[in-house]
Amino acid sequence: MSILITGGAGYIGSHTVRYFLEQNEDVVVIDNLQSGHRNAVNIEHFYENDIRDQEALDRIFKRHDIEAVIHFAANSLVGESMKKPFEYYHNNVYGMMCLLNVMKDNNVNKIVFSSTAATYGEPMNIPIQEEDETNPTNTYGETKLAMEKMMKWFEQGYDIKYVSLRYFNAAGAHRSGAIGEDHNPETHLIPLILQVPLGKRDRIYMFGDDYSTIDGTCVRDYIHVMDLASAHYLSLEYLRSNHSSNIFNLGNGNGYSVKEVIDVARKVTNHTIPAEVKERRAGDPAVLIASSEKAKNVIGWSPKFDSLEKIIADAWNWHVNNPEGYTQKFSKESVRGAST
Ligand SMILES: O=c1ccn([C@@H]2O[C@H](COP(=O)(O)OP(=O)(O)O[C@H]3O[C@H](CO)[C@H](O)[C@H](O)[C@H]3O)[C@@H](O)[C@H]2O)c(=O)[nH]1
Repeated sequence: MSILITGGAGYIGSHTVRYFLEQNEDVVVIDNLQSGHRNAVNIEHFYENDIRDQEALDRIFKRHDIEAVIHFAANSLVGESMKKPFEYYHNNVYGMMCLLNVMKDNNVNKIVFSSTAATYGEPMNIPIQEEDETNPTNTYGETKLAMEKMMKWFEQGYDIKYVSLRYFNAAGAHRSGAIGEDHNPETHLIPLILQVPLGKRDRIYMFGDDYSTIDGTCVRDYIHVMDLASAHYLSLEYLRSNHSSNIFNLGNGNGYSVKEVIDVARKVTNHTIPAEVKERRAGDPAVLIASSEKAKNVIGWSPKFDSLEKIIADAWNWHVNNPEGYTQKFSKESVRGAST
């Protein structure tokens, strides 16, 4: 049987595809290439389709013997989500509705879902635990929370079991340097910092240095993308063993300030990386750190790449080998949709 990975050409999706192939799973990918890259997945069964196209989705389920779904396909930029709530509700919430509906029609009853720390909003406790209050402060987090709740009701009605994985700050790249992070526009801290030694920007701006943290800059919990990938696989194994639906945080449990991240990047790249303080970015909580004890205890997950230096070194390896990301990496390959 096959595992359907939606959004498998995106950053975390493509690393998860790679990990699943390394575990000898049979993988089918659907991605509308809105922000994903066809060249990020080297796979036979790739469909350039949108999950909201239920007829195309149904054809894929009927063509392949789908055992379970790993669901990444979604819009995921916090700032953009505040300006385009319709797009976020349509792609994320309605997209999830279409996916679950086609799963129901095809008797597929397992889904692992890509959720986010943004479901918590401004945290009440650090480290954040799964039982903590969810009170999103942006449209992105609100849509992901709505998707989680939808899965809960679809479980009640149709017995579709789910695992929801709330990631903290994904970073790094596959050790090969063959796949990595390539967003357009790029908004994430680590790839933006690395653009300085790559010669693409002359400095990094630090958004605020007056937070109540060790050095005034925001603290985040950075987690290696391959550790996120392995958690998806363990979650699938968990569902295969007929366990009940569950929600897990995924982070290292260590917080690093923006200044500390820049310092580690200086060490890894051997570049001075000039940094300048700018005003705060709207909606940034001061500190986000995960408690991942539950994922460790219940699915046996343990992050392998928990040093920030290793995470940044792997990201750097990808960027040095592919300074223009996927655009110059390969010549354009042909793509095909489920209608062909
Ligand atoms: O040029 C930059 C870019 C970012 N930052 C700071 O670096 C930290 C990390 O910012 P990122 O944009 O890399 O990540 P976020 O913590 O904002 O967002 C991450 O966590 C969110 C949940 O809170 C969502 O899941 C989102 O998709 C995910 O990237 C923040 O304090 C931000 O203000 C800077 O100082 N300068």
